[in-house]
Amino acid sequence: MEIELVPIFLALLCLFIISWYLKHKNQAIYHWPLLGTLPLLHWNSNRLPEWINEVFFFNGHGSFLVDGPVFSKLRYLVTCHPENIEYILKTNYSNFPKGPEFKEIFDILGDGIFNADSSSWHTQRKMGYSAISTAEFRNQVAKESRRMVKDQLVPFLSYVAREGIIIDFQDVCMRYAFDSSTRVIFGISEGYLSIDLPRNELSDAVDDSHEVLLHRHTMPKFWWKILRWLSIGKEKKMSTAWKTIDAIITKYIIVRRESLCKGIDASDMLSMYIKSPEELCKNDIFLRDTILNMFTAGRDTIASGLTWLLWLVTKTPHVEAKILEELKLIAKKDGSNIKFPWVFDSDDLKGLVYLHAALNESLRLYPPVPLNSKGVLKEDVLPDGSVVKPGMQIILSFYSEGRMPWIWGEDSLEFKPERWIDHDGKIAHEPLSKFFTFNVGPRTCLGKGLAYTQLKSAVAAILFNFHIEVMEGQEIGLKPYITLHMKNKMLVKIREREMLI
Ligand code: HEM
Repeated sequence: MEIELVPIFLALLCLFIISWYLKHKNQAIYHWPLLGTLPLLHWNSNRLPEWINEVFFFNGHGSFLVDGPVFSKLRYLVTCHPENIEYILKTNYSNFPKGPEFKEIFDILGDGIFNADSSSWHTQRKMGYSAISTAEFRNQVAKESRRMVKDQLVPFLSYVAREGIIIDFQDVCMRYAFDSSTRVIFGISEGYLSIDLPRNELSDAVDDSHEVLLHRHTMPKFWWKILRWLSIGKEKKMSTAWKTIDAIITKYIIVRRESLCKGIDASDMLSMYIKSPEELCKNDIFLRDTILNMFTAGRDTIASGLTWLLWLVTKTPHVEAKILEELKLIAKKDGSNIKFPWVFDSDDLKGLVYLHAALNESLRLYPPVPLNSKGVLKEDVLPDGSVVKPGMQIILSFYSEGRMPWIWGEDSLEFKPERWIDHDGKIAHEPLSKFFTFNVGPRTCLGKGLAYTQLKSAVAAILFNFHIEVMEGQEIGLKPYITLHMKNKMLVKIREREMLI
């Protein structure tokens, strides 16, 4: 009798699961009995920004809950509501620290600024701001950006154009961003953007570590911690990458210290920190964490910003034409004869409204940091009525915030730089108030100015000197990664612009 009950029970269970699934399958988000939304989170772990975006489009609200199995403590509020984001990042930011969860996941960044809260963050923010805002450092960035474009980017693209080679432009942008960042942050040129497309140990190690960081977000904490403790699976990749990164950064610190000791002055960020009278800067672990945080902050964001902008511009010829018109005006401003290759001074690019608008528009649709996460100190009610409690994580989706029609209008998915320009031909104020790509509030991106300089220098030189043809039939999706990159290659053919030669 007992034996006959088992198949009946299993049949009923199957029936229950099937009917439960059929009832919910058309909902964008549903909570499984006992498992919560973990199955959904797991199935979509390779496409988090897109999945989150689909849920927002489907349910029409600015926030939703994600929870794991009862025992897992996994509980997220996901939001793209601009008032919530402003409240969390600015109005009541002290209630929403990065929190220990963030630091646990991003352990490779040590005690650097990204992982820091309260007094440690305060000290680092002040020091970072002091270094980045000096005229010495800003001049260095302008000089290095020009040099990078003139000596590496333009010669590389000229070679590709001459040889008629089809290349992956995302890879070119990655290489440009890597070399620009190592020049500005470490004062070292790695030659990663060169004709033979070399591999680079540091670049590979940072890529590997990011892949593991993303993976950690999609499973209960205890699970990835066991894998880390055993150093198996993806966590083995992390420990290898970590060792490589440490070895290379230690070498950079030694090289910089030695050359400064010999009286060879330099204005890269590492040198600025080493030269600082602050006691902390004598500590190599502090320097390692600080410099790795800055490098991580700059490399992938610049590569992402550049790739998406160029892709959008090449798909939208009237935008490309307007950018070229604007660039031609400054190239001709001294009555000079325009000849190939033409490299702009970054100071000249600062005042260009249309280029700036196109850049903002691209950063709105494809924010290099698509998701940001915050902890909760005290129970609070967000402006849209969502209740958040200690122990929860809040995920801010900048990716969705930049795409919702109820925030940006019915044309929210169109690439329209014009929406950033007001009646007087200046950058409009209104869109800026809902533009969170660089964060807002006390933790606004410290490298924003640097990012605009590096991006504009590269975009101006690329578009002015070369015509880019994107190969037909490519599937442009998002890569599962911490920053926003294309899933596949961006294959293009390049030729020098005839009209300018
Ligand atoms: C298009 C390029 C960039 C974008 C979209 C961007 C975006 C962001 C965002 C969203 C944050 C907040 C991250 C968080 O709270 O976890 C941030 C913080 C930061 N960014 Fe950027 N960033 C860019 C480029 C750079 C560059 C080139 C640097 C310079 C090295 C830089 C340095 C920093 C630093 C130091 C912070 C931490 C600020 C703090 O916590 O007080 N960023 N950035």
